[in-house]
Amino acid sequence: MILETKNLEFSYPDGTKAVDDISITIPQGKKVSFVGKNGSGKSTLFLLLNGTLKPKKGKVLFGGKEVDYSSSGLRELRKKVGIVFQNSDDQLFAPTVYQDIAFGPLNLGYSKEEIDRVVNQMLDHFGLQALKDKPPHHLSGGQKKRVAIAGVLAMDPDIIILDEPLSNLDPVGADEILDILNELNDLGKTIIISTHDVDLAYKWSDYVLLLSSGKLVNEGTSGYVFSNDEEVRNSALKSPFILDVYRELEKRWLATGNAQPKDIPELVQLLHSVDLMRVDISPEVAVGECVNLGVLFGDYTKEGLYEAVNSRVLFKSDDGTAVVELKRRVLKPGAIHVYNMDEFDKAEFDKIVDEYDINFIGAMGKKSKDIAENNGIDVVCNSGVIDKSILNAITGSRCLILTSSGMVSHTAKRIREYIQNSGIRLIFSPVGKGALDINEENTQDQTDGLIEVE
Ligand SMILES: Nc1ncnc2c1ncn2[C@@H]1O[C@H](COP(=O)(O)OP(=O)(O)OP(=O)(O)O)[C@@H](O)[C@H]1O
Repeated sequence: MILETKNLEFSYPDGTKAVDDISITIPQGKKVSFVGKNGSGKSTLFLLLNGTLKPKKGKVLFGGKEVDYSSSGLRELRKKVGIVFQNSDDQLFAPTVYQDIAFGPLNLGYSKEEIDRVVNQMLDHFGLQALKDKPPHHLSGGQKKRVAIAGVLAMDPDIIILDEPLSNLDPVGADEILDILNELNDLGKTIIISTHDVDLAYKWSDYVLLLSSGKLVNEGTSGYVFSNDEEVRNSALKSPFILDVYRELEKRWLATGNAQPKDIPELVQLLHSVDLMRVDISPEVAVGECVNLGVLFGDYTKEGLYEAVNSRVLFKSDDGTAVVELKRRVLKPGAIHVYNMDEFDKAEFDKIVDEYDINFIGAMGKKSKDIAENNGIDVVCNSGVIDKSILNAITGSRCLILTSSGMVSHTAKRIREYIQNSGIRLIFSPVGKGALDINEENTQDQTDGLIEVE
């Protein structure tokens, strides 16, 4: 059943306007929090919602029908909308716990057997059996709160309103009450609480209504309401602690942006590890901008070749250097293959280009270039072929060097030396029928004419 208000207004006899033109719809089956500083009108609104107070203007509707303020109408409303007061002493008055819980069902006209069954069910459920004959005013705060909730629940309401349910409870007692509220919500009850504990409201609620000076300031999911920092502060509240911590991390690019973590595990999920490096930087690049650092060598390549792209400048120093956060784009190791044109075979050549996924071809020497040209081979590099192949391979290209005669072994030697000296992970393999000569000359290690040097 849905609880609504339309342009609700209430002033106390001394003229204090405690509720000012409030129109709301309480979402059914949800965990709802009214949040606002002391005196913002939460308690007054709750008393209006269960018919304890009668509005001066506007109306309260339950199940789409305007509340009937006759005694039978109010009895019907209070059976469906139970209220647990902030101060349990205002609620508990019977001589024993048992009688207190029995009060509601008795008023609703239940039979003696039915009352006994319901009260015992509540005593069991709330762990109160051992206290059933005690006077409520001899109980601890947490125990009183459980008795008060049990008394309301004994009438099996659809909606349970609790005014500041956790105030004055120790952390364990507060957790016990929260567990009860969550359990009741799981059973389908709509739970409405009031609180100025923004951390609780943010984490616990499905829906939040923000009140200030008797007016509704904002409403929506807790993430939505608390994302408006200014509004929350204007209502004399502070933003949830976890959201403050997250925002500080986000400002420093230590957490993924624009999220609303509710608890520590959610916050931890949003953290990203940083990989920082100090680099020389041009004076025009500002903090927060991104630079591309290209392919990184040296110690960094030990983890595999990668290119540092879109590296954000986090901090600039007066000496012209900056700390940047590396964003690694891992490159798959490039390859250099050498083809001996002395033994050129068009069919074999085409197969190699296809099989090794070649995307860069360079030709060395007149003979290689002529054969390539006569066979329609798309040569992209005619000079400085070894260096260009190395540069292409270290950024992930698969290169094929066409060479012949004495240049074959020279080429292989240069590339092997480069790979060994740099420590950069590259695949090097002479390919084709002529590959055997290169292998015999340079290494004992032969595997089907293919050597991988890493
Ligand atoms: N019986 C009363 N007579 C006159 N004014 C009252 C009465 N009860 C409450 N008020 C006033 O109505 C306004 C709203 O009070 P209310 O108790 O509804 O706020 P609240 O948000 O529940 O506060 P808190 O968080 O302190 O419980 C306050 O200005 C308060 O002083």
